[in-house]
Amino acid sequence: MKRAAAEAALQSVTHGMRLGLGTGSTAAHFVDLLGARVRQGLEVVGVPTSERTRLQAEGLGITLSTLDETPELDLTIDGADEFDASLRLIKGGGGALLREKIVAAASKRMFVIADATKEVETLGAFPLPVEIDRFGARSTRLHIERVARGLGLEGPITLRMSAPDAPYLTDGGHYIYDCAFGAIDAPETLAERLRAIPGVVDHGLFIGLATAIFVAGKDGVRIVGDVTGGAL
Ligand SMILES: O=C(CO)[C@H](O)[C@H](O)COP(=O)(O)O
Repeated sequence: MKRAAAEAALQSVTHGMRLGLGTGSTAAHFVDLLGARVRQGLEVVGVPTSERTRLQAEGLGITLSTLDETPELDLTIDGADEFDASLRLIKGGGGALLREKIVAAASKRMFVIADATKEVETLGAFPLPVEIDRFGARSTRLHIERVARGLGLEGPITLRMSAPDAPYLTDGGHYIYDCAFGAIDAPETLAERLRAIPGVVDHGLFIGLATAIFVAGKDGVRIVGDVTGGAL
């Protein structure tokens, strides 16, 4: 299903496009399929959202750039951990949320590719990843707890680990707290308040960024949103 969603989104990619390349297993299908089209002669420039994606795309011969060289993109295609009917997302399960958000925000359009299991009525079943500076991590955690409590949210906040004694480090060298708050009734307010905490670099709530979601189910791929609309 992930591949079917990726295939459907690929139909919108045209010659000369500047593309943001997402991270995760669904995005990896897209990059793989894009690589095959590039081998057939399609010319595009890709800006990867993680080192993982950069290595994959490089290996497939996709021409790559950076946001410094190519600061505006036509389209970003990425996966998500959860999405709702208003095209709000939780991302960061793969640890790339900061670069993913920067790249999506630099794009005229963002297409999300996902299987139908990612669709929720209310965001929050998937623990919300919050990327934080390593300095003062415990203090930042207390601050996150206070912000959450203020919105009636509670639940375990877990430092993501890559080994039993080694915290996971993002490509930017930050930690991630996975916040299992449960249903988030006011994602916009939570997003704003989390961003206001000095130690918080960013969080996995993507609001107002996705323009269309390609949802693959057993009956095919359905599109939520608008494939032609652009934010920039
Ligand atoms: O946000 C992400 C990475 O930071 C991914 O898009 C998200 O975790 C979905 O991954 P997958 O396609 O493997 O289910």
